[in-house]
Amino acid sequence: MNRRMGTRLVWAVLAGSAADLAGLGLIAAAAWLITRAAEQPPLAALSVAIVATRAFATGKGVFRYAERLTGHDVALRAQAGTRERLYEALIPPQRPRHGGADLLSRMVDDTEAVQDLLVRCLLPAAAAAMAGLAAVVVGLAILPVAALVLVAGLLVAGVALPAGTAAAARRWSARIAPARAALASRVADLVHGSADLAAYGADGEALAKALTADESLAALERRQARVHAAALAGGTLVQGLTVAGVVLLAQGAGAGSVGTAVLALTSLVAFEPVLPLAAAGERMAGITAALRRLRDVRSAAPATTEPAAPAPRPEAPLTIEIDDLVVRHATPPLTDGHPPLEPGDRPAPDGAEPARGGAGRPALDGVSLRLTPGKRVAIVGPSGAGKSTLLAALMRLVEPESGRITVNGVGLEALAGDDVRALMTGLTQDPYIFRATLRDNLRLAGPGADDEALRRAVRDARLDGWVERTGWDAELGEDGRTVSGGQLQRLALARALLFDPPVLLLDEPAEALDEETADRLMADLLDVTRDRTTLLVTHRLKGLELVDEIVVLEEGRVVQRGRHDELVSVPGYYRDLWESEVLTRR
Ligand SMILES: Nc1ncnc2c1ncn2[C@@H]1O[C@H](COP(=O)(O)OP(=O)(O)OP(=O)(O)O)[C@@H](O)[C@H]1O
Repeated sequence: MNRRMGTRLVWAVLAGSAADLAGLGLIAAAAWLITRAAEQPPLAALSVAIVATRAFATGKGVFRYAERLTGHDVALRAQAGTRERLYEALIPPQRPRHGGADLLSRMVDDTEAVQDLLVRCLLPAAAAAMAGLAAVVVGLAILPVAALVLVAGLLVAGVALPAGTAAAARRWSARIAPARAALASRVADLVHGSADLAAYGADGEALAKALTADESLAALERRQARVHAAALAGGTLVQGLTVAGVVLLAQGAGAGSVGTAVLALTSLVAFEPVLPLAAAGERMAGITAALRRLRDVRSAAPATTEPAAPAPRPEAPLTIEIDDLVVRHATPPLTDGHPPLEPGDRPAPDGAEPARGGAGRPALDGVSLRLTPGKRVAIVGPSGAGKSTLLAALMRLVEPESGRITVNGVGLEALAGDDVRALMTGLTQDPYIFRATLRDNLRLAGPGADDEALRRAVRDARLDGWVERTGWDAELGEDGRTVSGGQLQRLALARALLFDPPVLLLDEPAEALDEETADRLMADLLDVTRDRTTLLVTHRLKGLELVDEIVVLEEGRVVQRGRHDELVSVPGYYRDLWESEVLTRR
């Protein structure tokens, strides 16, 4: 927290305390006024109390307003700062420890905990302490022994009770947070996977699982509510006992009707800001768990280390040298922070990393490759061979264990990650279409691109016909659900072409398309990438006679390399794949 935030916080505490003190003063002055007035003194003897009552009444409202204003201002700023730091922590490519709904719940719910920490816990606690102290001072002035009883009552209600509720709630909160995350995941599955669930008739089961998750969350929350109600009742009981004790002591010590009334009402009011602390203690348990989860996201180690003083970005034309590259993934891929899908399953305990195996064989094991300006290289190989890992290493999303990648002789590790991705990027395996207009979806890759550049990109991606029909300002649904698979890939290709990196990386552009669409896309793609430095990962071999080199990867190693004609003339993975492709086309 910076100094300005600290100052704002102090103002909020002062305003809150002043409001509570004004409330206390109001009751003390009013009690004195009423009891003294009953003795029918001359009016002049009451005038100070009358003015004080009015001043305290007005002051209370004004200070409360100021407290709400400054308190919420500081809390919202703190929350915004936390979100900002969380975004910043997510920007460098990370090992995927959290994703999807789980991350969303951390972004939204957990950052709200920061707001609650200030508004519901710290500020009320500080103001309650000030008001309690003032009430004790009043008590000491009238009857010290009554003040001692008040201190004891306030400590029980303001310290012991909140500590108890915090401990009780911590137990529930450790179960409620994962239950909430589990429900969020189930709901996200229902919403995003509705088409697949309906297609396989699994919607009923998925709905039942979501309802079970909902019920277990509701059950936990009901139990927490019972703790809450018991804590509130306990606080009120302590308040009543303390006031009764103070009155008895005052009467026993002969404090007089005015003194007794002032003592009784001051004690009663001193509890007003203290009683909500039991609920605050309870909330505190949830807040500490949320803050721990946020710290967990922020402390996730980035997958690569940025150089302290990055080398200048090399200028195109670029020659890329990959030399004996070994990449081992540190953590096996995590899907979505989902709990297991079996019935009766349990989400992982709060913050715990599900165990999913250890670092096994390297994903890339001694790969070498030279990409000169204008050269097109295709990477083929079975699933899991390391093709996407190679692209990830080129984009500096993973750190090599050994070996090196250089760009015009400069090691990738010496360059800023953003610079590397400005030089080498393109079509990812799973391109994302945003819920925005077609134009804005393209402009992501070129915010300053003029209409001519946009038109050129869609023309090169052979998407101009569709764009003309749809219109530049057509809203595309989230994740491109309003476009076909082929259109989605072409849109992503147009985006990559608009960005126009010196080295174009294309990860399985024709994946998941029907044969005809895939063939057309590959043909267009090979046409548009002519004379562009391109690395193309593909499972389809048709058209690869046009590329300069084909590298066959298997289990992270280069097992074959050469041109199409050379590779089909020798036995091996490539020829087998080619023959099966030719057979299926017949
Ligand atoms: N983030 C990750 N964490 C841990 N292991 C990973 C990660 N990404 C990939 N792997 C593993 O590394 C190996 C190579 O994966 P990669 O995705 O590079 O293969 P691929 O050839 O692109 O496969 P596909 O054709 O199915 O996309 C696989 O064994 C895979 O399980």
